[in-house]
This record gives sequence, structure tokens and C-alpha cells, in this order.
Amino acid sequence: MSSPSHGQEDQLGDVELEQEYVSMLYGRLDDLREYTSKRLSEVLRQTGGTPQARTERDASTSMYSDQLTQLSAVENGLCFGRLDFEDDGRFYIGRHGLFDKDKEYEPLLMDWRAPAARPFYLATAASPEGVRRRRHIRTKRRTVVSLDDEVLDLTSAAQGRREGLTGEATLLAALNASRTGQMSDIVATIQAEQDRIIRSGLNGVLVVQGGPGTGKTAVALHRAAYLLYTHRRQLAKRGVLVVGPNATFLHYIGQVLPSLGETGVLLSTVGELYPGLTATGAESPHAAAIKGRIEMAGVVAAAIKDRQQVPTEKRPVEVEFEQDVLRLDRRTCTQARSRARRSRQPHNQARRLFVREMISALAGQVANRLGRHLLDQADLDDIRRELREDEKVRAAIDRLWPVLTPQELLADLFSSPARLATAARHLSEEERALLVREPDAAWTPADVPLLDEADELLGEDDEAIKARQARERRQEIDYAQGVLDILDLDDEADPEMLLATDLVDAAGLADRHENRSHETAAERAAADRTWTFGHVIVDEAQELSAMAWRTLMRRCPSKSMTVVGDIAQTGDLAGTTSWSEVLSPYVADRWRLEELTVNYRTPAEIMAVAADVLASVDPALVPPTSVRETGVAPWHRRVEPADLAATLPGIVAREAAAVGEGRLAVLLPGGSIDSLGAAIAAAVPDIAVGTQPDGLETRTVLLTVGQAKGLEFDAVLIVDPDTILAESVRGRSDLYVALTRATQRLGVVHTDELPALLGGLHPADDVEAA
Ligand SMILES: Nc1ncnc2c1ncn2[C@@H]1O[C@H](COP(=O)(O)OP(=O)(O)OP(=O)(O)O)[C@@H](O)[C@H]1O
Repeated sequence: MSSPSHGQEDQLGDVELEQEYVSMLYGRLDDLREYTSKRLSEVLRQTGGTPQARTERDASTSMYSDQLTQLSAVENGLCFGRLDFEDDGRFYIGRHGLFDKDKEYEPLLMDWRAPAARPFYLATAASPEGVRRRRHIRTKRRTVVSLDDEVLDLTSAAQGRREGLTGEATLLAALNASRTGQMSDIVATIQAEQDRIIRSGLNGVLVVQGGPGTGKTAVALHRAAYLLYTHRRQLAKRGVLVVGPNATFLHYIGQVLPSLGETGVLLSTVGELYPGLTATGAESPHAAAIKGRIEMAGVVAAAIKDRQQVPTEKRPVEVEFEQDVLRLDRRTCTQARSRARRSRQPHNQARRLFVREMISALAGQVANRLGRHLLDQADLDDIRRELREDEKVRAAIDRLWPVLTPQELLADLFSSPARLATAARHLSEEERALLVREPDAAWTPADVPLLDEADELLGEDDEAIKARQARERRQEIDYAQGVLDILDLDDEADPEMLLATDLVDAAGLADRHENRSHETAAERAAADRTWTFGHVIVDEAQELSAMAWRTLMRRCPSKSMTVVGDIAQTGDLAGTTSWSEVLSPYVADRWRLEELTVNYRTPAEIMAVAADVLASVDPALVPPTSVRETGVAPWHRRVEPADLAATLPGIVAREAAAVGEGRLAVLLPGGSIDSLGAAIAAAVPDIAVGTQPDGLETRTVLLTVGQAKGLEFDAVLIVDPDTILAESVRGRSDLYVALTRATQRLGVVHTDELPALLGGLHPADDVEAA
């Protein structure tokens, strides 16, 4: 509600006044951009100097480029609010702090994350915190288009604003707007219960539990921006990781942080956390669920032990060496293996000890045959060296204790029922059979935590480390050569002036860049499996398996984490329905819980239907309260199974037309995407089938419920709810997720009797007639 005390004329006058102020702010922003860009070019042009000067220059380069990125990002909606206080003070609130350099840096615009900006989100008529009026300023590009005032006194509170909502008109305008396929930031309309979570302290594990549409994802991302602003020094170095369920979801949320001026955050799925590997393989949900169990950590450890072999009593290892046959018997090998294992080093590093013991044993045999008394220390050293370099000796030792990469270990394990039987003996035969795969099959997302576990237990052998270092050094030199080439391309350079290559060669420049100052923490983190983050945010956290949690906890030893999710929406068989169950192995009961209760996405009419489904998942679960109604009744239509393929394209086309500029999602059972997808795609323009990162920007998209998790659309059409319910033991949760994706319209097409759970839907003919 716009302030009743303000007439239309006042508003017009105010709009002009605010436009003046907003234009002044944009002028200041332009000045700042120009200044920063100039400084950056100056720094980039400087060369030479002492090592300290170079370090300072690197720091200035990254500071100015970061500032420039931030200043470019805040163009849209730079200023969105104003607070007027009882004592006649006032200030403006926006995406970025701006100061008046001519007036002792007096604030012109307060960053929304600054402590002083908090009353903009928290002040209420009942507790105004000295605020007289809160004004929401809506802009389009650089033009002020409207204002929404709230007067925070109890009389105006009694007159009608809905209790508990901040900036109601602006909020409802944002919620009613058509979706674009990309999530937007909510910085102008953060609600009080969300603000408290966004600004909660950095330390410890914070769990944010909330029903669908309560803004968990939005809150998690704004929290990342807030934490980076408030604890920049601490977090910029180690970076922040945001984990999401799949690439489509990451694409959907990908613009939110950049629009808030934050680019140093790594967005990743758990499946992408193993550098150099893309987990594109698919497998049955049951196989993935087994791989997600915590017992799999023991299976990986056992699989490694199983590769540390000793010969049988009767058949010692025989090695040909210089026309002689040397023997490694069971006792010698067992002793060497025990010593190597006792070192508690990872397999590939402990191997050094094993090799040393084996070479000693073999050298002893050679010395005895040559006549030990004839040999001095130098001879013995020679014998050891020759043994080490001998191909056959090396091969024999490799068979007993091979150098292994995580990929080799797991590919060998899963392609061998015998190896699986040894390492995973507590699994049933049927469970083991589900894990068997071809040796060269593609890796699946559920394999990634196992690879991570294996990497931890295998470690890297020295040769691999040396090879990697050499590779990295070559990359540094290539990068440095590129920099030199660019610098020397300047054709306006004075011919008398020394070229950069006259001063330093690529190897020399690479030395200076050894600390990779040109990469952000997020970029370095993405390339390094052992990177540990300053803060980790996990979205749709209910879907993570126990093994995935183990991987993530390894990446965050400080346990500074924000975990957001909804245990009523768990669809993955490996997922959880209890936060305490997944967190207690790592932090016992030292985690704090915050709950979100208001649904900003799903209108009340649709939520009433979803509430029945939720009650069937667990009667104790409480659905979130919808913030708005649309007046559009959700409908159902029965179609004979034989007619489905012929009828559905028409229904989809009608819904796509009804949604106008908005987005429509057709949610189908997993098994139907292929069979029904082609017919629908042929009849409906601008359509995407299945997950493609930018598929959400098409007007219509066909997805399974699992693929639609975390996403939202103006209209949703659910096809064949019976099969969605039957497809998984978590079918009811899946249906609940499907129903709660819509912001405006919902329809359900079924081929059998309407499931009783969906009794709240209205027959399509009644809805059309109305
Ligand atoms: N304070 C707010 N102002 C404006 N829009 C909001 C606000 N809070 C949430 N929204 C919008 O509500 C929708 C749902 O938010 P979000 O996706 O974060 O919910 P969620 O709790 O993660 O949902 P789900 O559990 O279904 O994934 C989004 O469009 C988001 O932008």
C-alpha cells in the first residue's frame, strides 16, 4: 500500500525529487568507474621495479579490477530505498556504498549490507527503530518509475498493511512479475525473517530449514554476499563455495551474486568437485544410493588394502635379475607390507617404504651370491640402484604394491565382482551386483565422493607430483609469455623504449607470478582438490548423500557453513530426512537451526492442494504460508492413456499461450520424457526437452521432477501423477516438489482416477467455464 498520506500529486513531485538524487548517484558511479579504470590502466602499464614494488603492483591490479567489476555490476537498481528518521535524518540505500568526496566522504548511498541499513529490512510500525518512513524506489535503468512509502506509526499500521511484510507493494510487484528463467536478487525486498538469517554470524554450521518458495536459495546467496562484505579479508583469500544439485540449477542462480557485485564465489555441484573430471555417467537411483552410504568409505579403504598383496607360502615371487632368479617370500613381503602400513601414510607414499624393504631384501640375495665379504658400501649402493632401475624388479614390486590413481582403483574395483566381494563384503550380493560396471564406463556424480575418498587415502606418488609441478611450471611460463606478447604489441611504444621482453623473459616473469596472483580464489579452488574454503553454502542440502557430506566437510575444516534445504522435499534415495543425522558425525550438536515460514513463490490456491500431499508425507510437517493469491484455480483433466500422446501437445500449447510472456514447465515421470517429449516438441514452439543449462530461458521446458528441483516457472503442467508417485519410494515428496514450482498457474493431466491426494484440484471444464 502506498502511503495514504501521500496524494498522487505529492507522488509525482517526489518522483522528480528522487530522480534528481538518483541521477546524481549515477553521476558519482560514472566518475568512480572512470577513475578506477584509469588507475587500473596506469598500474598495468608500469613494469620493472623492486620485488616489493611488483608485489604492491599486483595487489593494486587485483584491487582495481575487483572494484571495477563491482562498480559495473551495480548499474541496475543502484538505489532502491530511503529511510527517513524521526530526528529528520535520512539516508538512501542501494547495492553499493557511495560517498561524497567533497564533503569529508559523507555517505550518499548506504550499502544494503552495512549495519546502518538494517532498519530498512527490520523496522516495523510496532518497532520502528527511530524510522518515520521507509520508501521503496523502483527504477528502470536510470529512471525512477514509482515510489512505495510506508509510514511506520501505529495508526497507519492499523490501517491495513499486511502484518509482517516489509515493502508490500514492491514485494508483490516482484513476486507477480513473469519469470525469465534466471533467478533475480531480492535485495530491495528482503523480509525480516530472511534478513536475520542473511546476517547471522560467520562461524559454525547454520541450517536453514524452510518449505518450498520460502526464499532459502535467495537467502543463501544474499548471505554469501553479506559475508563477503562483512568478512572480506577472511573470506577473499579462501573463497566461498556454493553447492547446488545440478548444472541447470547453477545456471538458474548464476546471475544473482554477480548482480550483487560478487564474482569470487565458486558455484559447483558435488559431481564437479573433482578437478579434471566430468561426471556425465548415469546410473540407477539404487546404485547411487548405495554409493552414497557412509560405509563406502570403508569399502574404498578395503579396496586399497586389497591391492597391497603378498605371495602365498608355496609360490614366492620370482624375479629374474642379471641371469639369476631372486625370490621374495611371503614372510619378507608381509613384514615389508606391515612396516609400510604402520607408517600411516597414504598408499602411494607408503609405497616408498615398501619398495625400500623389497630392494633391501633383493640386494641381500645378490650380495650373498656375489660373496658379501668381497663388497664394500659403494658396491652395495650400486646393486640397490641397479635393482631399482631394473624393469622386471620394478614390475614385480608393482604387482605387490602398485602405484594407483583414484580412477584406476575404482574402475578396477567396480569392474571386478571378485574385488567387490573382498572390499564390500558387508553389502548383499544384489547390492554388489548393482555396483558392477564396465572398466571404461563414464563416471557418475555418485562416484565423485568415492574418488575424493580414494584420493585422500592414496595420496600422490612422488613421480606424479614432479610431473604435475613440471606441468604447472610450463603453464606459468606459457601464461607469462602471453603477457609479454601483449605488452610488446604496443605499436605506439617509443622505439627507444625497452620492450618488456628486453627486461624479463617468460621464465623470469613466471617466477614473479608463482603465487598466481592473476587468478581469483574461486578459480584456484576449482582447480585444486585439496583447496579448503572459508565458507561453504549447500543448497538443496537434503539431497546430499552421507559420502557427499564427507567430501564437503573435508573442503571446510573450519565448519563455517550455511546449509539450506527442506527435509519434506527429499527425493534422492541417498538424501536425508534428518539434519541431525547428517551433521552430528562432524559437529555433534553444535549447529544452529533457523526456519523460514512464508512462501513467496506458490500462490495460496496451489499451496492448498500441495498441503494435502505434504500431510501424506508426514502429518506433522507444516506447509509454509503463501504470501499471495492469484484467483486462478489449479485444475485437473483426465485423458485416456491411449489418447495421451495425441492430446497432450494441444494442452501444452494452450497453457504456453495462457502464460503469455512467462515460462511453462511440463513435469513428467522419468520414463515418459522420451516417449512424450518428441510429440510435444513438434507441436509447441520455443521448447527445450530435459536439462540443458540454458533450457530454462526457452518459453516451455519439459523436465522430470528431479530436474525441476529448486526451480520455478509461471505455469506448471504435471503429467501422469500416478506414475510420479509410483516411480520412487519418495514419490509423494516428488509430487509435493512438482506442485510447488508454479508462481501463477497449475494444471494436472492424469490417465487414471485422480489420486485422492490431489482432491483439492478443480475439474478443468469448471475452471475454463469460470
Ligand atoms: N524477500 C523476497 N523478495 C522478493 N522475492 C522473494 C523474496 N524471498 C523469496 N523471493 C522469491 O521467491 C521465490 C522462491 O525463492 P527460493 O527459490 O529462494 O525459495 P526456496 O526456499 O529455495 O524454494 P525451494 O525449496 O522450492 O527450492 C524466488 O523467485 C525468490 O526470488
